[in-house]
Order: sequence, then structure tokens, then C-alpha cells
Amino acid sequence: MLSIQNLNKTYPNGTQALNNVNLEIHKGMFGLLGPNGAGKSTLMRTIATLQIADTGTIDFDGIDVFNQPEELRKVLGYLPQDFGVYPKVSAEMMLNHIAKIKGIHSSNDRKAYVADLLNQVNLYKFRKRNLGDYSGGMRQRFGIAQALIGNPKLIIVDEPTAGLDPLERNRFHNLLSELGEEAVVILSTHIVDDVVNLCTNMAVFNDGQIVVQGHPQELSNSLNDKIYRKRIEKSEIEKYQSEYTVLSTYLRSGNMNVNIFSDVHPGDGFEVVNNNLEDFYFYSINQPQTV
Ligand SMILES: Nc1ncnc2c1ncn2[C@@H]1O[C@H](COP(=O)(O)OP(=O)(O)OP(=O)(O)O)[C@@H](O)[C@H]1O
Repeated sequence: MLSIQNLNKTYPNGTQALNNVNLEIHKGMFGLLGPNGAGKSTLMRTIATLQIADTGTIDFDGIDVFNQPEELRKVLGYLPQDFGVYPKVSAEMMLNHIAKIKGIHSSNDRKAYVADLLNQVNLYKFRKRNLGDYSGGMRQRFGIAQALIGNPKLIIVDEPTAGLDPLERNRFHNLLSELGEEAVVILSTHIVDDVVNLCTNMAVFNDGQIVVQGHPQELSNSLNDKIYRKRIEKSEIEKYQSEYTVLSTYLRSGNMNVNIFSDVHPGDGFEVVNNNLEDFYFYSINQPQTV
């Protein structure tokens, strides 16, 4: 289990990126959902021992992350938001190199291990291709392969599906959910559907704070009969914003729609929308959104 207590981090420019963060995360897929700038990457980098917090503690299965970073790194797999690749090196060569660094010394063992990894992420037939010639999705799957070396018990993936086409995204999701059966997997994202599809538990993160946490389905159900939708004219958006608590405005089949929060049925042509994590998310970060 990963246990985070009273974590605070203020950057030298005065930005408070982590504000008394407390979280307990068990085996399985955990979604950390928050808007850009919420502090998700700061939290991920801190757990991954790449930076330290000003105050607080992180414990993973008895490892004190700030005092035993080397121990944590032995069980950590980390796919950062942006990672560079050597463009003229093949996936096979690169994984072989990383496996060597991670302590798999026999070249035969390494060869078998790397082949297995490449199969797992569905890249075996592209193993000789240079990383610079990989598509975005292939690069992400390569990123996961490198993160998996050494059978990590804690896997952190930071906004992994931005820029992937639906097929690649689907493949990537399948891979992540398999990993969640054996390890603690933290998925940091601003894509609500990724959390709906993959995660058994989640937290909404905003302004450096955990706003709410729980099971995605239960959280979205908590707003049942409180979210209402209506098709409107584009010119009416401001009117609705002044009259209602607007959660989102969005186009569907070319028509403008508005979703609002209301404790009682507002009448006025609105219809109820239930089980919608996206609206729960917008409600919990308390910002009107245009999607
Ligand atoms: N090295 C830094 N120095 C100063 N401010 C920083 C630094 N890194 C991040 N920040 C600021 O801290 C806040 C949190 O940033 P962070 O990257 O952790 O958020 P995020 O939720 O991952 O956002 P995104 O989804 O855009 O990556 C932002 O206001 C950001 O500008």
C-alpha cells in the first residue's frame, strides 16, 4: 500500500503545488484526475523520488520514500508525462541496455526478458525499428515496457494517453489494467473517460489538494438527480450561466448543450443526466467548463 501523509510543496516562485495531501492507495488502478496545473505531475514526481516535498511523508509497503529513495526505485516503474528517446536506437537495444543497468547480467536471460516485454506491449515485430520512427502510441507502449523492467510493485503513469488514437489508447488501457492486477498503478490524467474505463478508485485533485476520493461509480452516482441537460442556442450560453450553476457547455451533433447542477428539477425543458463522472468532476473542481 502507498500511504501519503501531510505532503506540502511550494516552488521557489511561491506556487504551492501540493497543499497538505493525504492519500492511501491499494493494489489496483487508481486514477488521479485534475485539470492542468493542479499539481498532479508534482505529486507523481515526488512519489517517484525525483523531487522531495517540503513536509510530509510517503510510505510504500514499509519503505520510507524520502529516506530510502534507492529502495523505492527498486520497486518503481515510472512513465513520465514527457520522456525523450534516442531516435537512432531500436526498442530492443534500448530495453536491453536498461535491463542491464537494472541488474539482469546474463545476456541470454536479458534477451528472453526483453523479448517477453516486447510481446507484452505488442511491439515485438517492431523491435528492430528505431525509436525515432515509432508512432505516438508505440512510443507510449515502449515507455511502459521500460517502466516494467524489474517487475515493479508501484507503477506511475503520468497523462499517458494524450495524443493517442482510439485504437492505440484501447491497447494501452488493456495493458494498464493487466498491470493493475499485480501492482499499485497510479494513473494521472485529465481525461475522465480513462478513469471511468480503468480505475477502481480515484481522487480528484485541484489547486494542490485532494478534493474528493472514492469509487468512480459511487462518486458519479452521488450526484444522481442533481445534474440536468438541455439543448440551447449558442447565443443563450451567458443567459444560462447567469441563471443556473452551469457545469459544462458542449456541442453534440453540432447542437449546443448545457449541463447544470440543481438540487431540484429546474423544469424549463431540462432533462436529468445520471451516472456521469465528467459532470461530477466539473462539479468537484467547481469550474464551469466548455468541452
Ligand atoms: N519547477 C517548477 N517551478 C515553479 N513552478 C512549478 C514548477 N513545476 C510546476 N510548477 C507549477 O506548479 C503547479 C502544478 O504543476 P504540475 O505540473 O504539478 O501540475 P499538473 O497537474 O501536472 O499539470 P499538467 O496537467 O498541466 O501537467 C503549476 O502552477 C505549475 O506552473
